[in-house]
Amino acid sequence: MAQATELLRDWLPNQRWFSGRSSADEVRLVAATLLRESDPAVWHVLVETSRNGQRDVYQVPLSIRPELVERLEYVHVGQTDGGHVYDALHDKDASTAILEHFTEGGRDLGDLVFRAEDGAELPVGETALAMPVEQSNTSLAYGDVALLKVFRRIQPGLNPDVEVHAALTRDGCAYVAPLLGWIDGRWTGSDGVTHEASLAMLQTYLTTASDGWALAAASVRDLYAEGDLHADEVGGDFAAESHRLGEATAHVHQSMAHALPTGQFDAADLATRTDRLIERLDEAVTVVPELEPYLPNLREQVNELRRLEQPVPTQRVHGDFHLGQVLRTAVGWKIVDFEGEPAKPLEERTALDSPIRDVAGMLRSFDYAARYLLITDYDHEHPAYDQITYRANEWAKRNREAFCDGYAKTGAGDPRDVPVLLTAYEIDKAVYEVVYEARYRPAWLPIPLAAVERLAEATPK
Ligand SMILES: Nc1ncnc2c1ncn2[C@@H]1O[C@H](COP(=O)(O)OP(=O)(O)O)[C@@H](O)[C@H]1O
Ligand SMILES: O=P(O)(O)O[C@H]1O[C@H](CO)[C@@H](O[C@H]2O[C@H](CO)[C@@H](O)[C@H](O)[C@H]2O)[C@H](O)[C@H]1O
Repeated sequence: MAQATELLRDWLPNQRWFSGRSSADEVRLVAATLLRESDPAVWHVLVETSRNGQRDVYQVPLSIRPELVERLEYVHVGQTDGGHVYDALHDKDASTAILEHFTEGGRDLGDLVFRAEDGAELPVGETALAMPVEQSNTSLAYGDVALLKVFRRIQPGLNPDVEVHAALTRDGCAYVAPLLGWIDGRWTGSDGVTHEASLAMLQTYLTTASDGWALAAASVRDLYAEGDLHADEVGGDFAAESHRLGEATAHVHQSMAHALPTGQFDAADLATRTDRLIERLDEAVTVVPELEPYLPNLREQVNELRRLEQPVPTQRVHGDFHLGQVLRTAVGWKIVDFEGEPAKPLEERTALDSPIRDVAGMLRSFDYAARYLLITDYDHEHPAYDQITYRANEWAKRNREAFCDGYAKTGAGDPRDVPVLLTAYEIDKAVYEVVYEARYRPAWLPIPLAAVERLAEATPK
């Protein structure tokens, strides 16, 4: 394994999920467990990287074969005396070596423990292919039966995705993919401290799933193509789906409140929360100075939270809720990825919050879906630009309202009844998006910037 670890120093920085931009200064093996001896040999490996004093732990299962396999060249890590080393998560023949340890009652391999949910039907013998979209994690689809989400950068502790899926599955929530199992790991870092963490989550594969962003985008494209018709007149009208999505979201929130801790923000908590929101606004301006003119008004609106007289119920929330996190299946909407914003520390991602945070996230997403084609497919010179902008506003408003109507219909409360909170969280999300787009997708920056401008114009309530 020593030679393979050496190879990882050059290989890791080229992976989408590696948070370092340049190569790691040091890569140190902190755990290695043999999952299978041959055909191919499969090792479960955890490495600690260090870069500019920052230490991170990554999960890199490796397969080792005597030969160079052409179809695996794109995941070839390099050659050692023991053979050619590959990223095992992309090696179909290695995928069974992971799944076979999810036996009923679980399996303890020392530093690696496979756990199966009681009564879970495990897809024994299936091989898996990695899902094409690989961002912060790598997901393996075992047939159309189970999905293994392998977390790449490991933070010590119980992963919120595993925690929330376990709680909602046991609560009988019909709006998530049921949990089938998970993997826990243990390692001792260079600091000499032994850590434990969730490493992967096995859940039911949702067949017939289409993601909400793609569906909403198709609806908007249809509307733009029919320049003269209103959002409620075109065939691709999305409002009924948005309504159902609002209902599904409220049911998930209710189940989270039932199965996980709850609390409330009193006046003192609201003051602390407001301070944090204002701090985030101030930090954002240092990254994107275009926010500066809107700051006084945004601050004034966020400060209204301090004057909120009613206590605010809190609970666990999704934390990174947008149309890309919801899947429409033949039997309704399902919500995925309860990890929260991956860049935030674990304690912030699992902190109790108002469910209105998620509602605000989805409302922002409707705004994105309505306008992104104006960025990608039309320019200001396009003869239909003004007309389409008008239609985009209509679409966003119609779907945002439908979502809130669906949410309120379940009895979970109407998010529009707490406008001060909803606006504060929408401001927070839009400002976060401004920073996100400035960093990763500058061409899309006008979408959240326009939202900030609109939010800043709104009169504080
Ligand atoms: N249970 C599931 N069944 C089928 N597809 C899923 C399931 N869960 C997630 N997906 C798909 O995998 C993608 C990535 O999943 P997600 O949990 O969001 O991982 P990541 O945090 O790496 O983005 C989702 O956008 C969705 O399209
Ligand atoms: O990668 P994550 O899903 O954790 O979320 C990050 O990336 C998202 C972009 O993919 C970003 O979402 C923003 O763009 C979406 C359209 O691509 C839009 O639907 C969202 O409303 C908007 O916030 C998300 O903010 C970021 O955390």
